[in-house]
Order: sequence, then structure tokens, then C-alpha cells
Amino acid sequence: MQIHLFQGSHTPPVQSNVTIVVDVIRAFTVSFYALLQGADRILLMETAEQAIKFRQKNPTFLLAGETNGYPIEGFNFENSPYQIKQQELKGRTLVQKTTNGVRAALNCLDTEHLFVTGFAGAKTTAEYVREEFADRLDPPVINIVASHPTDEDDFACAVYIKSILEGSRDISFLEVINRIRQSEAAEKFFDEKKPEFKREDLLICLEERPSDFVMKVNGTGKIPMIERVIV
Ligand SMILES: O=C(O)[C@H](CS(=O)(=O)O)OP(=O)(O)O
Ligand SMILES: [Mg+2]
Repeated sequence: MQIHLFQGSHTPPVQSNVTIVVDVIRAFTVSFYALLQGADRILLMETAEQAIKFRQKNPTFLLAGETNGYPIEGFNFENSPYQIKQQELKGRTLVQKTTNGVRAALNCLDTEHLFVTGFAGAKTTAEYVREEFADRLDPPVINIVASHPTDEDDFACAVYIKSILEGSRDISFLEVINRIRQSEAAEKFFDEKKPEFKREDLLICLEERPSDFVMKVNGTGKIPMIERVIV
């Protein structure tokens, strides 16, 4: 396996067979818990306006996301895994718009297999990709994209995924958690002047949670969507 790590939401300069886009705080932790709460699929959109317009034609769809981390007027949910964990979403379709993870995923569609994850599902995703693709005759090129352009949260998780893919011990479980916890993206949850950000969100983003699925992006339709793939 040829594994490349990238940071930011732009399209990686290397063509891959498999791409894993990481957003720990909070986009793909939100997606993970939305699927756990029963959502059928999660459509990915670039702008809040697009999402709101789309719901006018699909009134049962639920909008989740943020702009600069803050709730979006007219959306059903914030970019909050704590809020999503409390919802009954069986059979529902979500539409997600966020600053880093969703935008990065939309810029990484040109690959054979596109997965997305936070820290919660990182180990399951890495083990699934290793089992599915590592022993193929023509070793795959794998891009791991830490979607925040400069911060440690997504990059530490990307290094963790790489270490599982390679079976190395480049980074310990505790080191990943510490680097996420110390990241700039985590600071807002401890800032008294920002009551909009619940500390429970960060605690959920920091929790590795085994599951029977990975999150794969289906880019074959007009609107890319996250679907669960049972492992
Ligand atoms: O909502 C979030 O926590 C972040 C915003 S920021 O990176 O902290 O500014 O959005 P996401 O797209 O989930 O990284
Ligand atoms: Mg993030």
C-alpha cells in the first residue's frame, strides 16, 4: 500500500484508489451518530443556501451543520454530535453542510472508494480498508485527508489511521486523544464566552466507538451521500 497524508479541504495532488477523509471535531462524528440513530443516508452540500433550497423540495429531509462552527439559521440541527445522539432518526435523510469535513469530501470524489470518519469510527474504518484492499495484487494508493487545514485534531487521527493500515505503532491511542484534546478546534468548547459550544460535543468526539459499519460516500448520483456499509 502507498499511503499519503494530506491536510486541508482541497483535492489531493495524488490520484488514489481509496481516500479516507477525516473530520473529528465535529462533522463526521455527527455523521457517525446520525447513522447510529437510524438515519438512512446523509447528503453532502457545499452551502447552507443549497441545503435550505433542497429541503423546500424535500420537506422531510433534516439539515445539520455549521458556518464557522456556529448553528445555521433554518437548519434542524447544529454540527453537534451531542444533539444528534438525542434524536430518533430512523429512516430519515439528513443533509450536512460543514466548513471542513463536508467540503473536503466533496473535493475528494475522484477516487474509487471514498470513506469518511471522525475518531469515533477511525479504527473500524482503518481495519476495514486494510482487510478489503491491503492484499490486492496491485497494491492500492490510499490518501488520508485531515480536513482541517492547519489543526492537530484531524491530522493526529489521520496518523492513527495510517498506523493501523500499516500495522505500525507510530502513534499511541492516548497520544491521538491528547493531540485532539489540545487542538485549536477543541478550544471553543472550554471558552465561557462561547456558550454555543457544548463540552459534551468534545467528549463524544474523543470517544472511540466500535460499530458494525463504516461510512462510505456514494458519488454516483447528482448529490454525493454518506451511506453505511456493514463491515
Ligand atoms: O463545527 C466545528 O466544530 C468545525 C468548525 S471549526 O473547524 O472548529 O471552525 O467544523 P467541521 O467542518 O466539523 O470541522
Ligand atoms: Mg473539524
